[in-house]
Amino acid sequence: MSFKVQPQAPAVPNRCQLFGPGSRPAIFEKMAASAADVINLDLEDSVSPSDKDNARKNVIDAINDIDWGTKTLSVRINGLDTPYWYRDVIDVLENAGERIDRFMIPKVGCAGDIYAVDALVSAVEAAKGRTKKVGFEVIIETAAGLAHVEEIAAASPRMQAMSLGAADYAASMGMQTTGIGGTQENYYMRTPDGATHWSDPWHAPTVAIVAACRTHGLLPVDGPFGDFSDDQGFTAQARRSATLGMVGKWAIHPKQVALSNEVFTPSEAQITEAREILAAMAEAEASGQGAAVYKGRLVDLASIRQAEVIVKQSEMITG
Ligand SMILES: CC(C)(COP(=O)(O)OP(=O)(O)OC[C@H]1O[C@@H](n2cnc3c(N)ncnc32)[C@H](O)[C@@H]1OP(=O)(O)O)[C@@H](O)C(=O)NCCC(=O)NCCSC(=O)C[C@H](O)C(=O)O
Ligand SMILES: [Mg+2]
Repeated sequence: MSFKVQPQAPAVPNRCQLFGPGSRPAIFEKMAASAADVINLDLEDSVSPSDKDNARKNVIDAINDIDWGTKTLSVRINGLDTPYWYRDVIDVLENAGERIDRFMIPKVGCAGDIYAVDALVSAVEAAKGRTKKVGFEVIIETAAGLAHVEEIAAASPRMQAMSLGAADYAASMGMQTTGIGGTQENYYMRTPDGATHWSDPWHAPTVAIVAACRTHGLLPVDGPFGDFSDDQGFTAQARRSATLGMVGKWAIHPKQVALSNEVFTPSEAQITEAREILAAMAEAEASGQGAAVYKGRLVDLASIRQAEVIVKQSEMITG
């Protein structure tokens, strides 16, 4: 371990982030009643330019009037290359109560983007005497975002989470696909015996995001899976993300919430195995050993840290 100890990510459940357009207030109560840990009210790409002002008003009313329970409540503002974002920040912070937990900043390209939003948010919070500091979550969904992912993760103490936005990422990288997440039909290997083996085009940004987040104590989150008729595809993508260290995934339709919660909640079998490994290592350590055999395989001090990840995840979710 480095002399610099790895910081802990915020200890809040983040297994599923359910999105809804700010221009569609009829679904807000349904979002509040869902099993998602995080709600993202969107002012950005699911809202047409002519509807931006109305959507902002809807979102402010929803923050003030709806009972969001214990959910993390986040508002996705517009990108910094638009004329909308500053008004998103100012109107929400001047008119919505303290229930809002986070702003989500899309298409972040460098630490300076976070600095700019932080400066504006800090000024409005001070002017309005707001006592709760709003946190930030960002979307890595451009070539620049990926190139600067680590400086973005370190950009502000407000930073809490980082998501991969597969659609804009694909567009920015010039990827030859219109799919949003999941298997892409032309991204495959041919094995020597002529079989086709699909690879994961989202692997590289996923690992980069997880590394940046773990280095700076943020929550790494997998973004949208566009084909909401494909439950198995969603689950496969979510399992790959969970295996690589992400803590949750977006839902762009309510039917994806249960799928995401299931993948990102450690199963009984995983928890039992983790506890058994901890017990085996406690026994080994008591007899002066640093390694042991568990079900025919090596476990050592690193296995304790791996098992603790699963036990802590489950304890955080069950409270
Ligand atoms: C995708 C949708 C437009 C589908 O809406 P709809 O046609 O109404 O779906 P259904 O008829 O199947 O709805 C069934 C019931 O569920 C309710 N509903 C629908 N959507 C939601 C929701 N988001 N939250 C809660 N409840 C919802 C319907 O009202 C129906 O209820 P009932 O009649 O009582 O049975 C729609 O789901 C939608 O708008 N989704 C969110 C889109 C969004 O926010 N997109 C932005 C995030 S993704 C993105 O931006 C890309 C990213 O940045 C990147 O670059 O990768
Ligand atoms: Mg996007």
